[in-house]
Amino acid sequence: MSKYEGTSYSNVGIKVRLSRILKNDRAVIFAFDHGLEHGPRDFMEDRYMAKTILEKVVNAGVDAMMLLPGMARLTYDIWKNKVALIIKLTGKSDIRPQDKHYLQSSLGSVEQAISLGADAVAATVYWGSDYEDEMISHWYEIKESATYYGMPVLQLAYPRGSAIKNRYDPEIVMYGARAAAETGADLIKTYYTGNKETFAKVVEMAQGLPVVMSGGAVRDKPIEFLEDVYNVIQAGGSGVAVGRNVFRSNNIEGMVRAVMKVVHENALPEEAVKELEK
Ligand SMILES: O=P(O)(O)OC[C@H]1O[C@](O)(COP(=O)(O)O)[C@@H](O)[C@@H]1O
Repeated sequence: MSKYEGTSYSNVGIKVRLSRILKNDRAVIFAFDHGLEHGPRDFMEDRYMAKTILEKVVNAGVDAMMLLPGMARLTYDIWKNKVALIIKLTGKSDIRPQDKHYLQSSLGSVEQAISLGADAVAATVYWGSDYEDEMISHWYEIKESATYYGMPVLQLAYPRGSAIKNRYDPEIVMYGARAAAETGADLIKTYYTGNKETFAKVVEMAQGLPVVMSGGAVRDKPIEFLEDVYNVIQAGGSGVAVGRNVFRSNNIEGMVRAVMKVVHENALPEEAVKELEK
């Protein structure tokens, strides 16, 4: 039997672990790999310490968080036994030579994620990139290994490359979501397409797999972000994987509570935004 044939229990493991992230097919995931992806520029002066941010996000009751292995190691006392843990196994810095910005490098293994107590692993594929082939090969390795251990895999399906003029074009985002489904993702994270009509097509293209919106740049007003999350839910999406719109907020806990109300209670944005006034 090959190492990757998996055991007869693998599918159970995948379902059990997914149920720790998705509640009634909905999830609010705090995406927090920015320390590598963007570096210090993402953090305001009083928020350099990751634990400061994670404490607030965990206290506000987020469903899951996505961390890199090293950050999970440094902060487990904050999140252990409180939120589901997704370990991202790929990454890149923002200071590498421009010609390699369309490559997510491998920076960990499924076994390491298991050692950290992960409920899922994550990997980015920049669909359309000059380095797509390398990321597909790495995705295959992660997927095979994760399946063996009964571990679900979140694919950050980010169309991105020198040939892609607009990564947020609905057709392009649809392509990324479909590619994620075709390559075995259990959970898909991709860009918001600007309205619920086009995002509904992304969800459909994902073949019924759960799709969460990648938060994206900080909106001018909190309610604008909540409106986007609301539209994603109306479009059949499963929620959001958000970083900057939470950890750069004037009220981190209030923003998490507001997003949770939209995702899990179908609250209207104008209702949910009141959480930031408390
Ligand atoms: O699109 P960019 O600039 O590469 O940002 C990637 C970042 O976006 C995310 O996918 C989602 O985080 P945000 O909500 O801050 O956009 C992060 O996991 C990742 O670090």
